[in-house]
Amino acid sequence: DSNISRYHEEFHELGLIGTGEFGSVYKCINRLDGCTYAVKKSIKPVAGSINEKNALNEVYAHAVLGKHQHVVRYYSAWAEDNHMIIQNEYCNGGSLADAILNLEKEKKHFTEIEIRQLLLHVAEGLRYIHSMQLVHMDIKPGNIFISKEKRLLAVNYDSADDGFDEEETIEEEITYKIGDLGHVTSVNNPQVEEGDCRYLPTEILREDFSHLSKADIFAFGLTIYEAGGGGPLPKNGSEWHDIRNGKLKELPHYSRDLNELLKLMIHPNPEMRPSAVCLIQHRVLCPFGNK
Ligand SMILES: Cn1cc(CCO)c2c3c(c(-c4ccccc4Cl)cc21)C(=O)NC3=O
Repeated sequence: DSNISRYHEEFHELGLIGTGEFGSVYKCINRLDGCTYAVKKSIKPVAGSINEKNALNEVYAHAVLGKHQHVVRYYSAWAEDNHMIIQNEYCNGGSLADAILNLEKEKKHFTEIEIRQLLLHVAEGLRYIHSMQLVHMDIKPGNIFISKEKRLLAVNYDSADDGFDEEETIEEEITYKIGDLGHVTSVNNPQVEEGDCRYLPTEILREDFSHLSKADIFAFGLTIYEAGGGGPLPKNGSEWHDIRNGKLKELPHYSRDLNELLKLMIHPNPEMRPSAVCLIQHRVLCPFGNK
């Protein structure tokens, strides 16, 4: 009956971790398995509306894009009391947008090594999505989530004094994951729901959907550019057009190779942009040559 809420039955709500036009996201503990999840509650879209199509799209995409360590994992989705609810993997390190804000606040930036790791993880996630003939269509820092896992690297016994005191070396392993599949569509599908205009390439505005996977690469290039301190990105105007003409400020803290790669990723001609597969083999990501 309608007043039994599966959400409250199955989950203990720890707190709100995000709100927007998409709805509200809560950090929840599943009462049965004791694991933590990110659960998004959004107003149930009107039957037959574009919002309903997108909501179903998101669930279909998650169902198809099962398990990949660089795509946020989906567990379940259901409707209750006029809400759509989706239960996803909880990433405990916030979003890349949060990380960029925090770095700017402390006047710090990602090292080139960290940028390469981000490039590799998200390129792996995109390669998987594109291999399923799907495209994400809303790649941006706010949709890349971070999982941090502490690992015990080594325990050193200091036998200087006769007892021994343990020294533990804990390393924090970071994994970047592509999330928010609300704009995912098939490579061959002409109905494209545009993503954030700051990361949108001109060919999509011109409704040229012949190279949709390269629209993800374009948005990915600007995402890395922002992580490297090139932001904030324009939403329109001459700066917006400069970027679409392939003009990007040099990022001073990074190598020429990396700067060149970013320029290639946002090339005005989508065919010139490297595919996710090509990115993974790029020398910037395999600095010691391809084994
Ligand atoms: C705002 N916000 C903050 C977080 C936690 C980051 O440490 C978050 C997550 C997700 C989502 C999300 C995005 C789009 C659709 C469904 C969900 Cl659950 C939103 C999230 C998601 O799917 N997994 C998350 O961790």
